[in-house]
Amino acid sequence: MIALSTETIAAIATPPGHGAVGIIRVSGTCARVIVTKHFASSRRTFRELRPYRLHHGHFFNGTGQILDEVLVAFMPGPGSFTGEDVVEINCHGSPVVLQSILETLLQEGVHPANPGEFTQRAFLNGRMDLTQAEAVAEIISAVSPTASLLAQNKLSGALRHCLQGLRDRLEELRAQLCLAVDFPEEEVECLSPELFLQSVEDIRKQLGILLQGHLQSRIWNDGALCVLSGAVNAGKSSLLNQLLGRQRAIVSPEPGTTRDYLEERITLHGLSLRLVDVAGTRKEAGILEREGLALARQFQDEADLILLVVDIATQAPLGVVKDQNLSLYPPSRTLIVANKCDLKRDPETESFLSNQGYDVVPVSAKNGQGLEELQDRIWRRLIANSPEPRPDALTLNLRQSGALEQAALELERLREDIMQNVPYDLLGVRLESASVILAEITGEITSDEILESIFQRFCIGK
Ligand SMILES: Nc1nc2c(c(=O)[nH]1)N(C=O)[C@@H](CNc1ccc(C(=O)N[C@@H](CCC(=O)O)C(=O)O)cc1)CN2
Ligand SMILES: Nc1nc2c(ncn2[C@@H]2O[C@H](COP(=O)(O)OP(=O)(O)OP(=O)(O)O)[C@@H](O)[C@H]2O)c(=O)[nH]1
Ligand SMILES: [Mg+2]
Repeated sequence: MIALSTETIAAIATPPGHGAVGIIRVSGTCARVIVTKHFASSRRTFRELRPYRLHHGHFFNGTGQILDEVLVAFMPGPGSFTGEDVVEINCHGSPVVLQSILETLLQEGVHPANPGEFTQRAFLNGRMDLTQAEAVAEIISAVSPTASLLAQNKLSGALRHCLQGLRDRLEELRAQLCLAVDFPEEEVECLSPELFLQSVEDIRKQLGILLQGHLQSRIWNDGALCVLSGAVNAGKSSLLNQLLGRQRAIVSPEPGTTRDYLEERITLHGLSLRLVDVAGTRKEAGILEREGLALARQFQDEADLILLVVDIATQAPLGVVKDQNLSLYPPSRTLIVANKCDLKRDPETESFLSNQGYDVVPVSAKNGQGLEELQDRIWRRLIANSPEPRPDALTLNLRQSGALEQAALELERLREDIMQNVPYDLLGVRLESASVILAEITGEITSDEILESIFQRFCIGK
């Protein structure tokens, strides 16, 4: 079992590289004593690090050499982020300085923190539940302002609160079941089967609403996947460059230029997009190209939106059908980019594609014509099924949604059991199992595997 370690830990909390300021975070019972030992305040009246004050001075190493001018803050446990005594050293944002301060602390017996260990301690010390700990990581990795707001809502404990409410209701039902088992003659009084069924259904509905919201908010949390597909030379890489506003991909008149895939992010009206440019399709593809095309297919299968780039200037309608197996591009997930419209617009091909049920947008990836309309159309298509969630919406990560699906399934089975008059004590087992799943999401019940898989994904210093 992952137990709370009593060692004092330290890590650089700011990202690698050169910055204005860098922070070293120290947490544990010895944090104050050890930092104080290497800190020389610029105030003659300084006696000790006082809580929630910034102390100005110098940090020196074991041989008395000054490493940097610093600001030091002391946040005593149990009110601090980790729940332990925390000291933060603000130095100049130089990797060399940061490293030398950290090494001085390690020489004093402080342990280097594992990824996520500060937040893990916050969880183990009861400062936050697991959904809040995960929210910390979600704020850091947020790809859009919306994603950040949703994670802030989770950090405030909104999801924990909701899940605890549902779990309380499950436990209440379980208590009533136990009563009915122990005092069967009073069954009617303590639990009517109709009401019981209704309550179970109600909780299941709540889980369904959470899961539905999760599907809708996914692209706002993770970004939407858009793949640039189409025949060789259609202008996919040119379009990637246009959408990025810089020359990222090699463009050439030679068919088969892109072989591997390229992935870049852009933001459209606050929505983050993962744009993937892939190898173009053609009949006579060699081994290498076929590898690239297999990758392309994988992206296409996962894509929220496929941008099927068609060279409208040279591909006649029949050419499009011949070159593209259109059944691989479901109209519901495909937007056709009628490219090279600077050379020629081909109304026949455009109307042919429209008649196949496709949305067609004419653009020139070369001179940018139609780009704004395309961006707009991409955005509208993506949010059609995923409207922007309100900031107070409850969203789930993969772990949470996977677990909620299990809980919902358990309640679905429970409903079937009730309909089939399965004995009460067996119903109780299903209720308990659903309740345990909810407790695992919040971390009221947890295992090493769950904790490890969550915290090892954190960055060092968090
Ligand atoms: N420098 C720094 N910035 C940071 C953090 C940090 O740890 N260090 N945080 C972490 O990642 C976040 C803030 N989280 C924190 C949560 C609680 C406390 C804390 O000491 N809470 C006391 C407040 C007491 C008081 O205001 O007097 C408490 O709740 O009792 C500090 C930071 C974001 N910014
Ligand atoms: N006139 C014109 N030429 C274009 C346009 N878009 C792309 N091209 C040209 O078409 C050729 C192929 O462009 P790419 O962007 O490399 O095409 P691709 O689809 O990535 O090609 P592959 O990587 O080989 O599959 C280049 O010579 C581009 O300059 C356009 O809108 N108008
Ligand atoms: Mg290309």
